[in-house]
Amino acid sequence: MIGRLNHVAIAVPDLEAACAQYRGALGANVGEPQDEPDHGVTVVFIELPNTKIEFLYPLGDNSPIAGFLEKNPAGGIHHICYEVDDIEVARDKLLAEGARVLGDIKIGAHNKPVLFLHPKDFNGCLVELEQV
Ligand SMILES: C[C@@H](C(=O)O)C(=O)SCCNC(=O)CCNC(=O)[C@H](O)C(C)(C)COP(=O)(O)OP(=O)(O)OC[C@H]1O[C@@H](n2cnc3c(N)ncnc32)[C@H](O)[C@@H]1OP(=O)(O)O
Ligand SMILES: [Co+2]
Repeated sequence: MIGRLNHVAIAVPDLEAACAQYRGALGANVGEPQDEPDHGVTVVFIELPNTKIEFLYPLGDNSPIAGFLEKNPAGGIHHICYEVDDIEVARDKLLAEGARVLGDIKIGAHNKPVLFLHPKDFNGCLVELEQV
């Protein structure tokens, strides 16, 4: 059911510093910050030849990454995002398998439908699915 790796997300405590480091020391193609109020985060995408890195920084009072950054003040890998062809088919299959789908299907940072799966159901790794 899952296809390509769309992105790996890293929660960062200092977005400007993280962008400067990836642009400078790593010589990466770093995009512009993009506020995602529906998701409670500001994101920056870094284009790599074979995938993307997504920096996450909290936005607003109820950011879903606030707790993660409290526990990991230096930042850390927050989720991985796999591509799927049909997100409703994927959601129904996962619910039937007993996985916890977190909230509803929403429109993600690429203007495509996304959903999240509880990290405790997936080997301690928060999983995002994106319909492409
Ligand atoms: C824009 C969009 C896009 O790409 O298009 C995005 O990516 S938006 C990206 C941001 N949006 C999301 O993450 C939406 C889905 N996330 C959520 O609903 C939440 O963040 C949860 C995953 C439910 C975690 O919420 P919260 O931190 O409040 O819960 P909690 O502190 O009770 O955590 C429950 C347990 O899960 C662990 N836990 C929390 N976040 C985790 C993570 N990212 N990876 C692995 N484990 C994690 C905690 O350490 C804790 O374990 P222990 O009990 O063992 O201590
Ligand atoms: Co993401």
